[in-house]
Amino acid sequence: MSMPILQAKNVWKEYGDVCVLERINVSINAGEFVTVVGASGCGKSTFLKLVLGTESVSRGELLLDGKPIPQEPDEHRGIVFQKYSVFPHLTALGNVLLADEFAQSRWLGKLFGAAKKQAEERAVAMLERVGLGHALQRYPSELSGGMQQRLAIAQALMKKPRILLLDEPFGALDPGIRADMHQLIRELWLQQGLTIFMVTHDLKEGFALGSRLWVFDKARHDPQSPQRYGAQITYDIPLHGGKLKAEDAQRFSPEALLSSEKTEGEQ
Ligand SMILES: Nc1ncnc2c1ncn2[C@@H]1O[C@H](COP(=O)(O)OP(=O)(O)OP(=O)(O)O)[C@@H](O)[C@H]1O
Repeated sequence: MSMPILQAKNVWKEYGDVCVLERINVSINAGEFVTVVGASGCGKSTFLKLVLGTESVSRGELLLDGKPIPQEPDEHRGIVFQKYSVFPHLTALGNVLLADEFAQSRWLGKLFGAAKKQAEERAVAMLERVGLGHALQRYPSELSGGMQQRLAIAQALMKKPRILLLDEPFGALDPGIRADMHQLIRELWLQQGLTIFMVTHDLKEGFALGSRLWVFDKARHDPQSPQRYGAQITYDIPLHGGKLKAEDAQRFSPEALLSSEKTEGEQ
């Protein structure tokens, strides 16, 4: 058995009196595609930030390859947000190249000669990979929402991350474009052997894309003090090629999960 790429051992995240996450115990193997759903504000983005390293756990242990996860973002982990802030004064190519320049030449800031040519070739190949080969010289204002997300994905992948974090990356896109993006992300996942965590508000999307689906929810409530208890992973559901495994299909129908979410919200 190989070591899990990521392990959470009794992880808690608190901001002052506010408990966001509690008792997260979970183990993820390299190559899993975890989709994360749950009510608004229940801590999904917070979990991604812990994995990214921009936030640290309050209690417990979060391990990358069995070691405490680095407390700042590095090349192991790339992230794409719902609303991507591209640099408006740089072309698509310039935006993707920037990721590489930071990675390779943090102090010089610029690449020269052969290194520059190599970086450019890699950036062009990456943009072609995400379907932006025809838009290398376009500025973000000249790109559609879907194209901007493709650009964001290309930029995140330039650093060759092992873990890709997606925080509602398709939330702002039209349904037709979303379907294209689903295909792209599944191709990238399979071809590059990525481990992916993707937050989505769309339960169907979660079931369709992932190899494993998590539901974040509070297992206990204090009516007097709603912020007292944090969310946990209340369902951890293995998926099989975008579908539930037969033996789990009855226990975890999308309808059942949705209705349980609704009941919680109404309490
Ligand atoms: N820096 C912070 N200080 C205090 N509270 C915070 C901080 N960051 C997040 N929170 C709180 O943590 C909770 C979880 O936030 P988070 O963004 O992780 O939720 P979410 O599940 O991603 O929500 P959404 O689906 O609406 O994006 C919220 O109640 C939020 O107010």
